[in-house]
Amino acid sequence: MFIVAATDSVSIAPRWERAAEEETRPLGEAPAADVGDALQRMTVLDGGIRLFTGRAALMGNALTVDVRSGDNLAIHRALDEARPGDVLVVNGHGDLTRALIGGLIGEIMVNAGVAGAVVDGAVRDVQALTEMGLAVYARAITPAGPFKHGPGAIGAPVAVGGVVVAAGDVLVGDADGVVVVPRERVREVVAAVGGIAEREEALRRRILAARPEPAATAR
Ligand SMILES: O=C([O-])CC(=O)C(=O)O
Ligand SMILES: [Mg+2]
Repeated sequence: MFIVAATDSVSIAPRWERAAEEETRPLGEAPAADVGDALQRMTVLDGGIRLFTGRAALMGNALTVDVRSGDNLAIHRALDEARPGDVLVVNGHGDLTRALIGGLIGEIMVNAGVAGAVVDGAVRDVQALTEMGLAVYARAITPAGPFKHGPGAIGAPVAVGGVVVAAGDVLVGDADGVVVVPRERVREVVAAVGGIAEREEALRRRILAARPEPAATAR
């Protein structure tokens, strides 16, 4: 940790599995909407979780953190557990009064190879987070800073945007929002997304083929 604080009140799961990068790569190339459709349109975060940085593309394994509302001690501690390719997933209990992540946490994320964050709460320093190339999704922005007292839990299942996320699940985000792929369903979803994109493309071609020539609609 880069801050000095006692962390006895923060529990840490002993271990969890992460999906291998070779296995998840196709999910990073697919639209989040198609990934959600491959999951029967379930496990998609609600639209209150919005993108606040210039970079939208997000894909990686969840590093889950449950915090006390308005307190980010457990996030600081969680980043000691981060592996490259992780995505920080924080249940901030929908609290919009305190920013749980900002530019300094962002710099630690960059050091750890964490590509982005999904926060069911607020964030700040969004310009700096954008300049770092991080994809950060949250419910709100506020300049109000967080407290750092705990308690918290790292690596336990969390609720974010109305969806339960387990540590090691795969998150896929783009300009539309964020979808959760349960780790045990990664293979099935990877197999399904290509077909969804092809069916959409075939339908789009039929729609475009039926479009009247501009001259036919002009008066
Ligand atoms: O004060 C905090 O912990 C949140 C923040 O703004 C930062 O990480 O820069
Ligand atoms: Mg800050």
